[in-house]
Order: sequence, then structure tokens, then C-alpha cells
Amino acid sequence: MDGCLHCVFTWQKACSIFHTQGWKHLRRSFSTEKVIHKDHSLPNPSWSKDLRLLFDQFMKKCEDGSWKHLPSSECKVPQRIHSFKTYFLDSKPVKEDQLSQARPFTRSYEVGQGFEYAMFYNEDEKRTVCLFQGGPYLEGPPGFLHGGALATMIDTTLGVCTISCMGLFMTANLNINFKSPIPLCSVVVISSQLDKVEGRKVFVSCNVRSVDEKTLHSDATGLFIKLDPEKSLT
Ligand SMILES: CCCCCC/C=C\CCCCCCCC(=O)SCCNC(=O)CCNC(=O)[C@H](O)C(C)(C)COP(=O)(O)OP(=O)(O)OC[C@H]1O[C@@H](n2cnc3c(N)ncnc32)[C@H](O)[C@@H]1OP(=O)(O)O
Repeated sequence: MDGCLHCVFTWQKACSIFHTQGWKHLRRSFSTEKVIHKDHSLPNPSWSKDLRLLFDQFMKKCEDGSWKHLPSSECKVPQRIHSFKTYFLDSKPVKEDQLSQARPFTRSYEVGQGFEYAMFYNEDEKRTVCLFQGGPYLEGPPGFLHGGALATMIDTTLGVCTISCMGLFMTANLNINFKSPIPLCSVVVISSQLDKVEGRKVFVSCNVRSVDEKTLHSDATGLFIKLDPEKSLT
């Protein structure tokens, strides 16, 4: 955990405050108070046995320090958001009343209905694993997970992999092969890794497998670009 901000704070809340109230407010939140928010990446009653077992297995792997659970209380992000401020500080691309409604997409459903997931990060191997259970509101074909919901989790996992390794980036390109449909409410493992860095470009990839690893549901590659402070996003 980075040194100077010893607060417990959700990544999601950080994004929300950052987007709705701006960088100054986010910075104030960190400099004047310790804010404690619920960690959404811990087991809850909606988690299936598979998800709990996998979560426990990965928590065990964390004991020797090789893997790290990435809780909602991750502290690194606000410092890394610093590099974003150039882009958002003075721009108002979205109306205030709309921004006040904003919330992180993957945490915007009731518990158990949408995206239930936990992520783990291995710094040495530059890998991030996401244990994902897609709830009933994420249906695509009857009884199966919507491809867009999987794309969201792939983007998020690759994004976290990139951000954990390299700082703040945005997705420029995402290529997904959907190989086998995912039964709704089942658990899959999204295993991602950083493949290559070329200047501002980071190439990452992942595969999505069933819990027993026998089914390859999907594989994907992503290109993330480090933002150029000289350019505005809006
Ligand atoms: C506020 C942040 C809070 C963060 C907190 C994190 C919390 C939780 C983590 C969750 C993780 C979630 C991850 C979700 C990620 C997203 O979904 S981001 C949203 C979707 N993406 C976008 O909206 C991006 C839109 N695009 C852009 O803004 C820009 O195109 C860009 C910023 C990506 C790049 O623009 P620019 O900086 O001008 O780059 P360029 O100079 O044009 O290009 C640089 C090099 O990259 C190559 N390149 C660019 N785009 C592509 C592409 N699509 N495909 C292939 N290559 C591309 C380009 O050719 C340049 O290459 P060279 O340098 O010439 O070799």
C-alpha cells in the first residue's frame, strides 16, 4: 500500500467522488479524514459455494505476500488519480445533476443481482485474477450471461491489471473471442496478465475459464494508453 494516504477507501467511491465533485473534493477527503466504506469484494450471502471456495483459496495465496487481495478499500488509486486531474479539473462534460447520480457500473446493482466479484493481484508476475459471478440481471441469451456483461468484467480486470502495474490508463482497444456461453449465476475465473509495454501503450491479455478449468469461455486482448497530460479528453 502506498505510503502517504493511510485511509480505508473504496476504489468505487473514489471514482464517484472524483467524478461528481472533482479532484479538489477527493483530495480533501483524503487529507482531512479517514473514510471507511464497505468493501464490496468480500463474501456476501449471494456468493455461491464455488465463489466462496475460490475466494478462500486466493486469500490463502495472499498469506505469503505473493498475491494481494484488491479490496474496495484499496488506497493506491487516489494518488494515481492525480494524473487525471489535468483532464477533468476544469471540464464539465456532464451536467451536475447527472453526475450526482453517477456510480461505478459494476457496483450499481443490488447485491447478488449483477456483478459479484473479487480481484487478486500478483505484482511479481504482473497478473490480476478476477473471480466473477454474473447475477440474474445480466442475462443475455436465455439462461446465459450477456456478452456485454462479460466484456465489462474483462475490461475491468484488464484495466485493474494495467492500473495496478502502471498507473492510470484508458482502454483504447479490446478484442474478445466468445468461445463458450457462460451459464447465468455460475462462477468464472478471469486470468489476466501484462504482456508488453511500448511507450504509453500497455498490451494486456486474459482468458476466462470455468471453475474446474475445463471450459475456456473466452479469451481477450486489450490495449491501454497512458493519458498524455498535454491532451484533453473532452
Ligand atoms: C478517473 C479515473 C479513476 C480510475 C480509478 C480506477 C478505479 C477502478 C479501476 C476500474 C478499471 C476500469 C477499467 C475501465 C476502462 C475503461 O473502460 S476506459 C473507457 C473506455 N475508453 C475510452 O473511453 C477511451 C477513449 N479514447 C481516448 O480517450 C483516446 O483515444 C486515448 C486516451 C485512449 C488515446 O488518445 P491519445 O492519448 O491522443 O493517444 P494517441 O496519441 O492517439 O495514440 C497513442 C498511441 O496509441 C495508439 N493507439 C491509440 N488508440 C489506438 C487503438 N484504438 N488501437 C490501436 N492503437 C491505438 C496510437 O497509434 C499511438 O501509437 P504510437 O505511439 O504512434 O505507436
